[in-house]
Amino acid sequence: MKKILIATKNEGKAREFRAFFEPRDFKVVTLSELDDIPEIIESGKTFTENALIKAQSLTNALQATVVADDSGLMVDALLGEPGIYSARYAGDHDDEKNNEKLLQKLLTVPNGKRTATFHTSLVVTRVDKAPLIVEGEVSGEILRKLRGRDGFGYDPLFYLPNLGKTFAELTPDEKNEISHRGQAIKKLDEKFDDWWIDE
Ligand SMILES: O=c1nc[nH]c2c1ncn2[C@H]1C[C@H](O)[C@@H](COP(=O)(O)OP(=O)(O)OP(=O)(O)O)O1
Ligand SMILES: [Mg+2]
Repeated sequence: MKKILIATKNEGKAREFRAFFEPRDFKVVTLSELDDIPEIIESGKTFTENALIKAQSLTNALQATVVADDSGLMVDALLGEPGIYSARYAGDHDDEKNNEKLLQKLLTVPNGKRTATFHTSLVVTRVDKAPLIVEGEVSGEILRKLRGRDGFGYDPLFYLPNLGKTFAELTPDEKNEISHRGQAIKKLDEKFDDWWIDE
């Protein structure tokens, strides 16, 4: 059976990737299941650079096929912040504090000017092969308080006017259907088999 390592410690992301790879007969492993993985420093200047760092460093260390996701929220009124710093926005990786900081920063920004975009860069790496890179984005608005219980990260603040719901009010399938990660995964779906067999 083919095996793929998802280079993430984020369980929310890992769930979304399992749903893609497991039906394709991949055994999926995530970083939480491995010991002695060196800390990966996300030192890139773009989502894609960071995803490349995460994936390639693990392919090099373990000779494994690896998929990495670097993603984040770009808020127009904050000139694209927190962007690649989304996970570390309020210091450490704490969703609750990140959401609080975002609400604070947007306190004086009126409804109608609270537009934002989620971005994902996905990179798949394998030894002796050029990486496969895909991206996905989705637009929405930032609410004034949290709404919904599902999802992770900024999901309870990310509102889709067309649906009248936040990401945290959608089922996993509904979220995957429209989300930045879901869109990137769809592109991966289109390109993956050719990339995999192409020597
Ligand atoms: O669908 C999403 N719904 C809500 N929030 C999201 C989503 N996608 C990314 N985000 C937020 C979470 C985190 O604050 C940052 C990603 O940071 P990012 O470094 O890519 O991921 P991470 O540190 O959580 O896990 P890891 O690097 O181990 O994959 O954007
Ligand atoms: Mg990270």
